[in-house]
Amino acid sequence: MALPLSNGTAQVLLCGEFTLSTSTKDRYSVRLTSTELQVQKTGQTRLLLQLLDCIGCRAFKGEDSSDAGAYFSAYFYPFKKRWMSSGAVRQRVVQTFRVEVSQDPLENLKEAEKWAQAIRDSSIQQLPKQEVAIPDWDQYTTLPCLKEEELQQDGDVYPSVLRIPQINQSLRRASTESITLRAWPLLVLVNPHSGTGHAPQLFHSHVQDMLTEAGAQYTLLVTERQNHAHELLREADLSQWDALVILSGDGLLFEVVNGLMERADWEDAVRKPLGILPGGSGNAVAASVNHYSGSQALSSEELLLSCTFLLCKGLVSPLDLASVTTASGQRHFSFLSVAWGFVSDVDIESEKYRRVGAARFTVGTLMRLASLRVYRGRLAYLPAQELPAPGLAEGCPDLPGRASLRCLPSESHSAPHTLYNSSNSNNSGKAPSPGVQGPADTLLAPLDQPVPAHWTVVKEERFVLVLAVYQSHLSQDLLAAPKATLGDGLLHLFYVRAGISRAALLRLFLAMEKGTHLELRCPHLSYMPVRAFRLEPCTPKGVITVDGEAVEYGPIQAQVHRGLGRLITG
Ligand SMILES: Nc1ncnc2c1ncn2[C@@H]1O[C@H](COP(=O)(O)OP(=O)(O)OP(=O)(O)O)[C@@H](O)[C@H]1O
Repeated sequence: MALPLSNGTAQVLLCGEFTLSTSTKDRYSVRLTSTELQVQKTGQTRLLLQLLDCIGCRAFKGEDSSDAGAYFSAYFYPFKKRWMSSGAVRQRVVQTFRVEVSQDPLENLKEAEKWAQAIRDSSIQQLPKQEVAIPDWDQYTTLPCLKEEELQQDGDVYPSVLRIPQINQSLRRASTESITLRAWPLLVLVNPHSGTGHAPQLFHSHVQDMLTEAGAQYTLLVTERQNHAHELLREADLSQWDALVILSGDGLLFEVVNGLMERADWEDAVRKPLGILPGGSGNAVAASVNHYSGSQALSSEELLLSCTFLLCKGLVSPLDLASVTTASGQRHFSFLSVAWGFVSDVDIESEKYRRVGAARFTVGTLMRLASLRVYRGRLAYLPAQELPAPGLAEGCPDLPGRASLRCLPSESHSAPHTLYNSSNSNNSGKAPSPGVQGPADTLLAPLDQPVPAHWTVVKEERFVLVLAVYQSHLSQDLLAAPKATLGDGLLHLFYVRAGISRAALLRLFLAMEKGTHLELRCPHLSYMPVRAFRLEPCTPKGVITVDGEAVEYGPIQAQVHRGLGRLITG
C-alpha cells in the first residue's frame, strides 16, 4: 500500500496506533516520516519530533511477564529555551510507546523492533548537510602590520582606518553515505586528573546513558598516569573500535594524537575518528566542535551534553594537524595551538589553580597582567595566500566531505580482543620502539638554516605573545579564531607587539570572549592566516606550549597538514 505524503514533501514511512508506556487508556496516532516523528492524541495538537534531534531508538519487552505488549523508546535532544535565562540548549525528550497488534508477545516485539529500526535508520539519514569551508582569498584580508609611527606607545589610541579580517566562505557539499546501521564500538578514555578531577563522575552521570541510547558499545578506560593513553594508543589494536573518545581537556587528546602518530601504521591510525567530550579546564576543541555545529557558546554540563549529542550523531569531519618541530628534532602533532609568551605563561602558571576549573585562566590572566613581560625573538611565516589551498594529506582521499561514522560499512570486529595489537609485537615480545613518523614537512627548511626566501619575516622582535591557533576556540571562553573551520588548512597566527598597555591587552582578552578582538583595531595586534611559521625566542627562559602542553623551549617551527586526522563533529 502506498503511504501518503505527510506535508507535501516528507514521505510517511510508518503509521500506527499505540498507547503510551505510562497509560494504556489513551491511544495515540503515530506517524514516522523521513524527517520527523508525529504523535497525536485524538482531538489534540500534533507533537512533532525532528529526527535530526534523535540519537537512537530501542525496542523491548515489558517487565511484567503477563504483559503481551512490547515497547519502543525513541531518544530526542531538541533545543529548548533555558529555564530562567536566555538562549536554548538541548534537553532530553524520551517517547515510549506500547505496541499491541496481536495477542502474541513475539509479534508485538517484532512490530516494536520494526519501528525502532525505522526510527534509527531515518535519524541517521537526518544528518546536518555536509559543508566544508574553502577560503576565498579575494575576500580574505589580514590585519596588517603597522608602521612604527602608527603605533602609540600606550597602545590605547588606534588608527581610524584598519582593514579587519573577513572571510567569505564558499561552501562545498558532499553527500552523506547511507548504509545499514550497526552497533558501534568505542574506546572511551577518561582522565581523572583533568579539570577539577570529576571526569569519571561526569562519564557516569551524563555520558554513558546517551551512548547506550545511541546503541554504542564502549570500552571505558580511566587513565592511571600521564602518558598512559599515549603509550596505549601507540600499540593498541585499533581495529576493535570505530572511534576513540576522549573525556578530558585537550591534553589527553594531545597524548592520543601523538600516540597514534608514533605507530608504524600512523597513516591509517590517525584516520581513526576521534571524539572529544569536555572534562578539562580549557576544553578548546570541545568548545570549537560545539561552535562549528552552530550552537551558542556553552560551558560545563551544557557543553558536555551538546558534545555528547554530536558524538552520538557520529558525523566525521577532517581535522588539520600541524607538525611542530623543536630544536632537538622532536616532532609533535598538534590540533589546536602553539603559544609563546603571555598565553603559554598563563596556561602553565595557572596549573596550581586547577581546582577552580576554567576560572583558573582568569586568575592566571590577571596575575600575569599585573607583571606583564616582554619576550624577544624572531618570527617568520608563510602566508596562506602564497599557496593554493593545500590538498588533503596523503592517506585521506575521501575528505574534505564529512561522513557519518554510524553509516560506514562494517569492519570485522573479531573477538576476543586485547588492548594491544599482537601484530605489532616482534618475536622478542618487546613493544616496538616509538619513532618520529608522519608526512614530510615540505614547506619547512631545517631549523638550523634560514627560512625560505619567499617567507615573510616579522620586523618586530619584541612581543607580548605569539599564538598560532587552528580551531575556533582557545578555551571554552575564548573565541580566538572565529573564522576558523575544520579542515580549512590554515594556522591562524596572532602576535601582540611590546608596548601594548595592560588595559589594552585586557580589552583584547575580554573581546575574545565574544570573538570580537580583531574589531577593536588594536595596533599592537597582528593577525594573518598562514601555512607554516618559525619562532626563534631570544629571551633565554620561557615557556612554549603546544596544545596547552609545555614543550622544549627554543626555536620551533610548524606546518599544517590539512585533513590528516578526523574528528567527530556536528
Ligand atoms: N591519570 C592521569 N594522572 C595524571 N595526569 C594525567 C592522567 N591522564 C592524563 N594526564 C595528563 O593530565 C594533564 C591534564 O589533562 P588535560 O589537558 O586533558 O586536562 P586540563 O589541563 O584540565 O584541560 P585543558 O587542557 O583543556 O585545559 C595532561 O598533561 C595529561 O597528559
